[in-house]
Amino acid sequence: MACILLYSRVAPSSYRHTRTCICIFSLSLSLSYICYCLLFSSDAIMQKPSDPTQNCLRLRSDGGKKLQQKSLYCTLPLNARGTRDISLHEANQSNASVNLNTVRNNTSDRPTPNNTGSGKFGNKKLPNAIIVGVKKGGTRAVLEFIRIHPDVRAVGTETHFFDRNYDRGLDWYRCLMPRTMESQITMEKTPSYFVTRETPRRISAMSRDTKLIVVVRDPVTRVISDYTQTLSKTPDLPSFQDLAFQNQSLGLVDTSWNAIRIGMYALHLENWLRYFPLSQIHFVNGERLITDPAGELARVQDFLGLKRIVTDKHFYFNRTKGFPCLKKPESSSSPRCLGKSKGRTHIQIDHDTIEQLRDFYRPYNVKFYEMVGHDFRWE
Ligand SMILES: Nc1ncnc2c1ncn2[C@@H]1O[C@H](COP(=O)(O)OS(=O)(=O)O)[C@@H](OP(=O)(O)O)[C@H]1O
Repeated sequence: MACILLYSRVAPSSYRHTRTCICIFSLSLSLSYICYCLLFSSDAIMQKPSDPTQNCLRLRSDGGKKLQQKSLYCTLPLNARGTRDISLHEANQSNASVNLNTVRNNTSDRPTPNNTGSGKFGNKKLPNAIIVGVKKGGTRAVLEFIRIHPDVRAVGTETHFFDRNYDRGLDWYRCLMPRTMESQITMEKTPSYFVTRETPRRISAMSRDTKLIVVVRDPVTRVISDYTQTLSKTPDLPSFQDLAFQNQSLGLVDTSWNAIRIGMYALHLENWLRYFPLSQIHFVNGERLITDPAGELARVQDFLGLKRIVTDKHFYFNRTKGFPCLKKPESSSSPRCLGKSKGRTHIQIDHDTIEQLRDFYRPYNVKFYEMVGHDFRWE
């Protein structure tokens, strides 16, 4: 209209008719375009993915080993149509992102032969089995070894869903999982679950059929491993003895130090047995995992109802590392030992301190052996 008025003022009458026609033509073109957008492009504007669980996590663009959550889309509850309300998503965009730790590259939502982003290549499912502990027990080794089984897919990050991220809801949790076919099981590991009071109840609320794996290790070695790890990150940490004892000359152990508390396995197990039968919990022997990984993995596969595919053919002992590693598949040249933070040299602790800790843990160990029906011989 503005165009018509302008020309009616400035142009001679011989031009007016032609120019008016051009203006009307342009105007009708614009109107058609607007109508087209309104009718057909709403999906494109909304960016609604065909699978609402896609793109939850993406690898960092530098190809690094950390996952970052670029989109909080997956944190939104599903609506009745199985999609998420984008306006809510946009409102939440400014909220904090989720920190997830070290992962293997193929745990991302990136397309892989088994995960091309389409339903026919599998679906994201809540985990059937969770490695719930214990910290420094050998949980990473178990996860990395079991996930070479073709019927297992695992999220490599410690999701901390049941202890730190529970408020985000099960849809958020499911989003973190890799796609699996019907025949495959989904796994994750977060070692802090074993000592978190609310976790057994929460996992049982998700599914009472969830299979639980606990990798246990001599609690004295475990606490030294735990301290060695913390010391590597915090060089000005008080001495081990200062943290471990309220009064060392009286042999009073400080049970308020989490590193000590984690090793009181019987206490934590009691809490789990309120929600799960013992038959649903498998205990991996953390010491034997190092000396006989294939033997321990055979038992894990049996427990998970899997064919025994991971066998001693998959392992070799790496003398430099001092630990078993996975043999390289022919297609890959990448090393298959666990990272530097696994298998550290422990700090030296004097003999008397070790004996005091042995005395402290003995009754808890004996109770634990009785509860699980197996003597781990942590002497
Ligand atoms: N194959 C292999 N390679 C390397 N390390 C192995 C392996 N098998 C078991 N372990 C033991 O795993 C210990 C680390 O346990 P976690 O993986 O549970 O630690 S963590 O809680 O996730 O930080 C780690 O503890 P430290 O030796 O104290 O570092 C190892 O003893």
